[in-house]
Amino acid sequence: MSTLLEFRNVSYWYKHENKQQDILRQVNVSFERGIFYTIVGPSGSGKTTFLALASALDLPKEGSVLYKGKDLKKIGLTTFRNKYVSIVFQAYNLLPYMTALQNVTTAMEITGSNHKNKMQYALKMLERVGISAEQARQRVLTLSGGQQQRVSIARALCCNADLIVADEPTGNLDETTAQEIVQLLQELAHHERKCVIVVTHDQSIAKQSDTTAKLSKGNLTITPKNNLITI
Ligand SMILES: Nc1ncnc2c1ncn2[C@@H]1O[C@H](COP(=O)(O)OP(=O)(O)OP(=O)(O)O)[C@@H](O)[C@H]1O
Repeated sequence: MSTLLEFRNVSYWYKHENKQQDILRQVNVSFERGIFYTIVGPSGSGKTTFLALASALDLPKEGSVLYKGKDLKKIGLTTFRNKYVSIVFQAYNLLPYMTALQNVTTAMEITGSNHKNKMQYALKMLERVGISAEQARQRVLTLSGGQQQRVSIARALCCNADLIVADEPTGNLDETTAQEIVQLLQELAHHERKCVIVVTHDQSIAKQSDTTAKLSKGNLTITPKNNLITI
């Protein structure tokens, strides 16, 4: 399997006055297409920081993050964010007064999608995640939390990136809806060969992933199913 995203000797820290708080210490890890990963770890261990580095919202203090072997700095952070990664947030981050459809087509415009009929493609992807044509024309504010998260996943799908990162995507959802969203993310990895990386506090989601990475005290421990590798 070929590596899609790689952290190479990545260190990251925050400075609080004169004190340095280490978040990642020389982390080496690779992520492949077709795999559903979860990142777990205690509150404050640096999971969100890790995702920020994986999605080029921030840069490592030392080391590099590579996409298909190329440093994100060389690709350009904005280009990477627009073309190669889709981010799903706990709070959905949709434009509340727009319809579900407009949210998706607007993102397609911003990220320079080359689909000829954006509206048709957006409707297809919304349907793919369980949003009907009728719901697609409702303002997102009138949709339930689970439906809004589906819209945000459809938005990620329409942008056509191979890498999907999600920060607590089920954090605001009830158990049944959360399970449906997890299944959707799993399908994206297994059927559409996306590389899906999800930060979660939920052990039951971690158990359903193909590989779990545990972040603790600056180190990342990877657990592929039935196998433990410490790096
Ligand atoms: N911009 C910042 N400036 C200084 N310190 C920060 C900043 N962002 C995060 N931190 C600190 O870095 C540590 C890791 O934060 P991060 O949000 O990545 O952890 P997390 O594992 O996602 O936490 P949680 O599970 O509670 O969301 C925390 O101690 C936090 O206080």
